[in-house]
Amino acid sequence: MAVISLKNINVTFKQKKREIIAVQDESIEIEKGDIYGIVGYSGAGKSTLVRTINLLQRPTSGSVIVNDIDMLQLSSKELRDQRKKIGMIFQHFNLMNELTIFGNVAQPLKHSKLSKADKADKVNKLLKLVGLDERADNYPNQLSGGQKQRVAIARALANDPEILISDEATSALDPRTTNQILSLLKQLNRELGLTIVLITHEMQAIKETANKVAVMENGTIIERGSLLEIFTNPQKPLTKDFINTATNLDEALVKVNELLTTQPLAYDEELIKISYVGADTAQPLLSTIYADFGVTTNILYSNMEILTQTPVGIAVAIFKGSVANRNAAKTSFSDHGVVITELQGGTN
Ligand SMILES: Nc1ncnc2c1ncn2[C@@H]1O[C@H](COP(=O)(O)OP(=O)(O)OP(=O)(O)O)[C@@H](O)[C@H]1O
Repeated sequence: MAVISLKNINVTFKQKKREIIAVQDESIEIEKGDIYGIVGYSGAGKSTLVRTINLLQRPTSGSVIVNDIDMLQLSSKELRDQRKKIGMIFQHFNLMNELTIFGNVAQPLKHSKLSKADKADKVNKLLKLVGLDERADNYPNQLSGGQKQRVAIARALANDPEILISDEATSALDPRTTNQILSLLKQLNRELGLTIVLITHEMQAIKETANKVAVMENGTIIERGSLLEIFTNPQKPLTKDFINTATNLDEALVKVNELLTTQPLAYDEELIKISYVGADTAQPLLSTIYADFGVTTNILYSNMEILTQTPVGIAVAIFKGSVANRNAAKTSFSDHGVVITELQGGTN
């Protein structure tokens, strides 16, 4: 069931005589329990699109349905109540420096009907959930960036939201802290059934957490699908760029190209990219490629990772042999579901 359904959303900003189209006729459906990653470069329209979910940004046109409620039809009081079910975290944490950690997490409960003791109990449970129960009396400036984001997450969960929007929440953090925060988000998704919308310019963050991905450019979603589909079969150049960065393939290709300038391919060699799904897909084929087709291989780069419980591999190799033999080997790989891309050479 879709918990978030945005249909034909347009958002236009008027600036003096200029009109900026931030989101153009875009629709997206997010199911309960999804961790839906939205990736794109700065200015692509990610924040604007996602901020229409809780109407922090009102769309110029289109419909916003959250939990079967038409958000655009609500009174201001009804909207305030619905917004409580949608938590948000941001790149710069947005904590109140004059309040303690406890005070920050208690902030959204200010007008709640809970008794003082129940509020305290709730805040303490949330701090425990994010691993900061011993820092309740500290102030934000006594915490690291990762700890501050944990406080922001606890605060975002104070009203028991069903949806959490994460807008570049790990962009200001180092890689290790980023992974810790992403693990916490995955844990919350698993344990609380929280639906998470994750906006980022880093495909790496999406790779670690999301089950679905949308790629945005110039106010529209140019490609979308399951994490596995997007990683194994990206269609658009921008998506390929993001994937190559997230799998370190772009760095590897720079090194491979450097190598090939000093040791150019021979007339009977070609550089091949091999992409496959499943741990035992490519290895058996590579191990018998010489016996089966008289083609030798030299693997220059290889990477395998587990995406949503599925092994996904990429390798870059030089295939050496006659044209007919190489073609027969490549056809056999393709027949076994391995995607072969010819990168260089292979004319003879
Ligand atoms: N309040 C606003 N007034 C005018 N223009 C805006 C406003 N908010 C966003 N924009 C413009 O809309 C476009 C999309 O911005 P948006 O912030 O949604 O992109 P983004 O993909 O989230 O990028 P970033 O990660 O840098 O925020 C940009 O051209 C931006 O300048």
